[in-house]
Amino acid sequence: MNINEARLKHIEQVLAKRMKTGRFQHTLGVRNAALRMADQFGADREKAAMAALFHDYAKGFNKEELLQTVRLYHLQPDSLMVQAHQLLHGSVAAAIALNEFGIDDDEVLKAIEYHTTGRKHMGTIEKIIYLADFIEEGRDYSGVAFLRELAYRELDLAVYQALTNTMIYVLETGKLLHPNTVEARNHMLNELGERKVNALKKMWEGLYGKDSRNSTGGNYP
Ligand SMILES: Nc1ncnc2c1ncn2[C@@H]1O[C@H](COP(=O)(O)OP(=O)(O)O)[C@@H](O)[C@H]1O
Repeated sequence: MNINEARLKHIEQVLAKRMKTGRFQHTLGVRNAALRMADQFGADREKAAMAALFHDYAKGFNKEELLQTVRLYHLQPDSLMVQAHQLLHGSVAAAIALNEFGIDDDEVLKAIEYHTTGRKHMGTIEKIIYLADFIEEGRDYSGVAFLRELAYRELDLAVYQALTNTMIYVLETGKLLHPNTVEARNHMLNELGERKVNALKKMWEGLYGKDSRNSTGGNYP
């Protein structure tokens, strides 16, 4: 499918009517951040915008609605996702984008599907959406300014830091941690090398201390 401006505008208008106001505002924030990163890192603007628009489409679904869509589109979530059912909202949104809106671009669908957990070997659009969700202008938590600045300069380092923050947050809240995030973080660490990552860690701790990494900033309704 060719993603163009008109198609994006149409989808934006449809989603604006279907999503709660606060969540749609967040969606537009993610779209804006994703576009800026796409420009910065030479990624496809239309793909970034389309993935951003759909990423939280199913965030407001309850467990039954999520599982219904899983059954309808024959998705095969792992058992942890079924147990921690909020983790299904990315896969469900991707299935709806494909089956109900005809979005068949694999990079876009993967970015929607994996925006909460991340995964090993993320592509550029996936990284951009994962990060844009963290640093869009509506987010407000300790450390967001640094992560925001990093995101527009050093995509991989920022993704690594966001994955690490998520792991700390999930562990500290006593929830189940999805292994995709662990694999993604370890993969990024190997790609970047410990020297770069340690320099980042020192910089981060110098600015925010050791205890300030524990928020994903879920501050919209
Ligand atoms: N890797 C993970 N493993 C388990 N749970 C997670 C993971 N990442 C996020 N979560 C949980 O899923 C919820 C939804 O994640 P996400 O969509 O990123 O939240 P938001 O965008 O609202 O901050 C988070 O509040 C968190 O409790």
